[in-house]
Amino acid sequence: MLEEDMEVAIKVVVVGNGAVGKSSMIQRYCKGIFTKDYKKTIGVDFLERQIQVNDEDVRLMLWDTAGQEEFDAITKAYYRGAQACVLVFSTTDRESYEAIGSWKEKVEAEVGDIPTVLVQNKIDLLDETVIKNEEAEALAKRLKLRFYRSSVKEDLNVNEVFKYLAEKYLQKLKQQMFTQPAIKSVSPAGIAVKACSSVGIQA
Ligand SMILES: Nc1nc2c(ncn2[C@@H]2O[C@H](COP(=O)(O)OP(=O)(O)OP(=O)(O)O)[C@@H](O)[C@H]2O)c(=O)[nH]1
Repeated sequence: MLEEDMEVAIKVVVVGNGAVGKSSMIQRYCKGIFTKDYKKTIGVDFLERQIQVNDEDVRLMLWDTAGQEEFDAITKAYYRGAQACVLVFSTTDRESYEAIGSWKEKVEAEVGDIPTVLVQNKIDLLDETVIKNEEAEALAKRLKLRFYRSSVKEDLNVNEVFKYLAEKYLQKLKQQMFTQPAIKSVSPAGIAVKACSSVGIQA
């Protein structure tokens, strides 16, 4: 257990090429909706959702970053302070699969090694797939990442992705608190949310 009255806030960045379904995934998770329209994300956007993980209240702040390279300079700044990451590619877009390694590097360059998952979205379009199952699994293995196949459209595996990340992060936090007890007193209420500190705890 973490200390009573302590809320854990986790900044999660969702990254990947344009149109793979990042905004849709965040909307589905935080608002429970799905729309067919594609509206390119300009820069970044963010939504949040509160969940319970092993009896702890966890607030997930999901940062939706633009997939288009033209926004790289803006989005990079928002990776800072991220405590978890979702790398997304689409079942129907080979380039988005091939770009995963470089997205991972971009995030790592800003925040180092954080709990990360690999997600193959649009699994409802499996008939039109351009990526073999073995290829996707090999990528996850090579990058040493937990791998999920999701359909935001059909609400398949979206909750699982974020639950896994929250659990991973809590595990890491508890280990840190055990080895560095001073961490408990860091970050007054609000700061973790507004400035997204790398500690992510609010007293
Ligand atoms: N069939 C299907 N379509 C999806 C799914 N998820 C998203 N889409 C559609 O894919 C398109 C792009 O989705 P977005 O969520 O806007 O993609 P994005 O990754 O945020 O794109 P950028 O903002 O450009 O980075 C939209 O038309 C969505 O409706 C899915 O699971 N299945």
